Amino acid sequence: MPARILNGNEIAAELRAEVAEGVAQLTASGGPQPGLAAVLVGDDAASAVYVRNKGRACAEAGMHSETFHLPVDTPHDVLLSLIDRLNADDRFHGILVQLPLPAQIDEATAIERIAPAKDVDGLHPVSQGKMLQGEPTYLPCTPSGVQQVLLRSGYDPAGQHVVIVGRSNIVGKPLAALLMQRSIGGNATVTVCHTRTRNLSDITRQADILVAAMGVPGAITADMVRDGAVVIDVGINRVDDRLVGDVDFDAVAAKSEAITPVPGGIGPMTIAMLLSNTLDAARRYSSK
Ligand SMILES: Nc1nc2c(c(=O)[nH]1)N[C@@H](CN(C=O)c1ccc(C(=O)N[C@@H](CCC(=O)O)C(=O)O)cc1)CN2
Ligand SMILES: [Mg+2]
Repeated sequence: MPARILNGNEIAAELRAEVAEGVAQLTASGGPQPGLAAVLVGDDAASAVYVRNKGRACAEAGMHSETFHLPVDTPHDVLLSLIDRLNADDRFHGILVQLPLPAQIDEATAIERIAPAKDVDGLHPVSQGKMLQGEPTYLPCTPSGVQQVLLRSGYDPAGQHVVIVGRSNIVGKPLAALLMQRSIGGNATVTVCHTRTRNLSDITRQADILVAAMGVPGAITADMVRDGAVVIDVGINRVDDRLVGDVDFDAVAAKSEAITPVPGGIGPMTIAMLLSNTLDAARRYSSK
C-alpha cells in the first residue's frame, strides 16, 4: 500500500478559514482587527518569500499586517529600537522577527526584546518556558503545525513513540516539549536525536512517528524507518533549484503508513499557526 500523503496545504487552508471566521467574529463583536508586524532584516530571498506569504495570508484572513524591512547592515540597537516601538504600538497584537538574522545581530537578544504578550512566533523564552510547564501561551508555529497535522489526520501522538531528529530552538526542542505535554495532542513518549546520537537508525526504527528536522536533504533513508511509521518531514532544502525535505521521499513513502511531502507539508502549517496565534493575541488584548 502506498503511503497516505498528509496534505499540509489542505490542512493549512482549513485552519486559515477557521482563523478568518474568528477574525470576523472578533471584529463583529467590537474587538480589534488583529494586527501583525513582521520584521525582515536583509535580503535573504527565502525569508522575503516567507514574509510576503505571511502578509498575504493575514490579508486573506481579514487581519492587518505590515512588514518592516531593514537593510542587511542594520546595527543591533536599531533593530532593538524598532522592536521597542512595535511593542508599544496598539495596532500590532503580534510581532515576529524573521529568522535567520544577519551575523551582526544576536538572534536570542532580538527575540527576547519582543514583549511576551506579542510573541506570536512562540520563540521568546517566556513563551517556551510556559509551554514546557504546560501553562497557556503562544505555541511555536512549526511545532504546533506538526501537532495539528497529526491530530487533524487522525494520528493522535498519545502513547506513541515519537522520534525527533534535530534539536533546534525553533523545531526540535520545542516540538519535544509540546508532544510530551499532558494535553490534547501530547502524551507522547519522545526521543530527541541529534548529530552526536550514536546508532541513529537503531533509534529512528523504533519510531511510531518519525519527525525529520535536521536540515539535511534526504538524510532519512528507507532503512531508518519502521514499516508502517508515520513520517513528518520538517526540512525545507533547496537543491538544484528544487525544494526537498530531510526525507528520501519516494523510498520512505513506499514503506510508511503516512508521510508529509515537501513542499506542501509542514511549511504552510507554520504560517497558518502564526495567524492562529495572532488572532489569539488580539483576543487577549481585547479582553484585557
Ligand atoms: N521568525 C521565524 N523565522 C522562521 C520561521 C518561523 O516560524 N518564524 N520558520 C522558518 C521559515 N518559515 C516561516 O517563517 C516558513 C518556511 C516555509 C514555509 C512554506 O510554506 N514552505 C513551502 C515552500 C515555499 C517555497 O516555495 O519556498 C512548503 O513547504 O510547501 C513557510 C514558512 C525559518 N524562519
Ligand atoms: Mg547572529
